Amino acid sequence: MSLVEIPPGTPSDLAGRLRPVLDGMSTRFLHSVKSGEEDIIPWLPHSKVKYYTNAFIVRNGKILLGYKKRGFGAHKYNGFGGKVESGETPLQAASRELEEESGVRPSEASLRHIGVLFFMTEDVDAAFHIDIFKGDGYESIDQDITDTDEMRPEWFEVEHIPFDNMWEDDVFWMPLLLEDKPFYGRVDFRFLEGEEQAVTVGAGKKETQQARWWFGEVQAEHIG
Ligand SMILES: COc1nc(N)nc2c1ncn2[C@H]1C[C@H](O)[C@@H](COP(=O)(O)OP(=O)(O)OP(=O)(O)O)O1
Repeated sequence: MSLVEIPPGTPSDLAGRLRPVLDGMSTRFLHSVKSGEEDIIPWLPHSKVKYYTNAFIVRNGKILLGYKKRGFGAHKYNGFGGKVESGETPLQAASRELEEESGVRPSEASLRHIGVLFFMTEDVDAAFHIDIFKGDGYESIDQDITDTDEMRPEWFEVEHIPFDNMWEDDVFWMPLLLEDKPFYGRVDFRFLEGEEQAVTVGAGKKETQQARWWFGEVQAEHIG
């Protein structure tokens, strides 16, 4: 893993390689980028984008994660989220999903946008655009956190986040979320060729074995 500074406005090779991710956005707001080593692998193409949210509550040195019981990402810990429905803003979707999956109703002021992740998977033409939200409170301090059909909520000390049992990208951007540093990132997942190398996980999906990725922190003056 390398940490590369991109001076504002520099059309460096690295900045050029970020363009498929940012789709029209300037790379100038990227303060720094952590990039994967597999630079010879081309970025995957996509023809459509699906919008999702993922929300995390962090308070008193602990983070609320959910153990996914079924569906996509089953048997992993993650934030709470899902598709942005028609007519919803990402913030409205994040609040709704958080409440549906954990029972927590975040206060409007608490939940704020902190990052964007863009995922591609080989042989899937739709890209996942995930707006990441962070909150530190909810409406009722005594509110019960609820185990749902889909997720089992659990608090973890921020020093003991179970990265071994989470999506493999989380370890790269979670520190930025914890430090309140807005971020962007992209990961392209590919399957290894050959049946014997494909591992079955969770809901019967093949485990991805190779990824191209980068993560960028957003400069403070570009927030908002
Ligand atoms: C592939 O890497 C991923 N990393 C992380 N950290 N999170 C991811 C990754 N891929 C998807 N996600 C997130 C995005 C969403 O928050 C959930 C998926 O949500 P869900 O399985 O609930 O999606 P749907 O069932 O389609 O949505 P509804 O809840 O609206 O039905 O995982």
